[in-house]
Amino acid sequence: MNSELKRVAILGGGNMGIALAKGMVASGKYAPAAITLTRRNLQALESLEKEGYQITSDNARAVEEADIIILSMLPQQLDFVLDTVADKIDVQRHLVISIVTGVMVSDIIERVGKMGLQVIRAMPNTAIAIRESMTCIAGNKASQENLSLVKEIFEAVGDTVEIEEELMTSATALCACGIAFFLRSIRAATQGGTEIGFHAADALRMAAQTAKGAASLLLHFQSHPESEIDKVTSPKGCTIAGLNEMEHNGFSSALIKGIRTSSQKAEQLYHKEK
Ligand SMILES: NC(=O)C1=CN([C@@H]2O[C@H](COP(=O)(O)OP(=O)(O)OC[C@H]3O[C@@H](n4cnc5c(N)ncnc54)[C@H](OP(=O)(O)O)[C@@H]3O)[C@@H](O)[C@H]2O)C=CC1
Ligand SMILES: O=C(O)[C@@H]1CCC=N1
Repeated sequence: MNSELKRVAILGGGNMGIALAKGMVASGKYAPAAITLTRRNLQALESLEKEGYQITSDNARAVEEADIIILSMLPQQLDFVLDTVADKIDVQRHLVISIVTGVMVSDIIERVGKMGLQVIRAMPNTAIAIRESMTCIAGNKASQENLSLVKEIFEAVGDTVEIEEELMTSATALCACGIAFFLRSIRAATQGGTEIGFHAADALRMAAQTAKGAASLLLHFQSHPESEIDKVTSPKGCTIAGLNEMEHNGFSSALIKGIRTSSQKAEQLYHKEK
């Protein structure tokens, strides 16, 4: 079946669910009417209903009417929803995509009690809202056809990479949490820019475009950050002076430790804090 003909139920229409729905429609491969979003507080989805999306609080009905089920609620909200929809899941028809942090494919299959159910994990980031996500995909036991379908969905909203499921929490820290880490570094640069003379709004625009330029250099030339850094750092110059000051204060170390901490936390979100 073409992706265009599949009906999608996004269970958990929050930040990510809404951004994903909008990204899928923006890709031109899905019509709003083919996508149902669910949540308890339906008022928060009313603007989407006006745009033609289906909305409901009835997860079971949404599943019954869909071919693809996307799980996008918080880890601690997952079991309740799975218990509500388990009876409606048809192993032959349904493909389940989970973006829920820290939840294994096997956790979902066991909870709904449907051996053979096709479940694929995807870890996008909030840049799906502008179709610039880095989405990591894992579905070792899924069919090639379903993996291709999931890749197609997320390629429409950014770049994708297929990884082993055991690396999914690492992918969460690096790519999903990573959005916040890079944003915080841009905000810090803005604060520095304001201290040395720019109005905050100007400093923010200048810092954001500079960050975009730095990332684009790496993606465009497929080069290593240090080789691009070498081009900036003139001997005895001001860049190396500032960079070394940052390193003396633990710049790289702080990022590395933060990413490690996020990864450890992601691992525990479902299994230890339920
Ligand atoms: N935010 C991010 O950057 C990323 C998040 N993720 C993961 O994606 C998932 C969603 O994150 P995010 O969108 O930020 O979280 P949100 O809290 O914004 O969204 C979760 C949604 O689930 C809904 N929900 C809760 N219980 C139910 C229920 N019983 N039935 C239907 N809907 C329900 C909530 O709405 P209501 O309370 O109205 O029911 C809420 O809108 C999480 O597992 C997160 O770890 C993955 C990648 C990136
Ligand atoms: O902070 C969180 O738990 C979620 C998962 C990745 C991004 N946000």
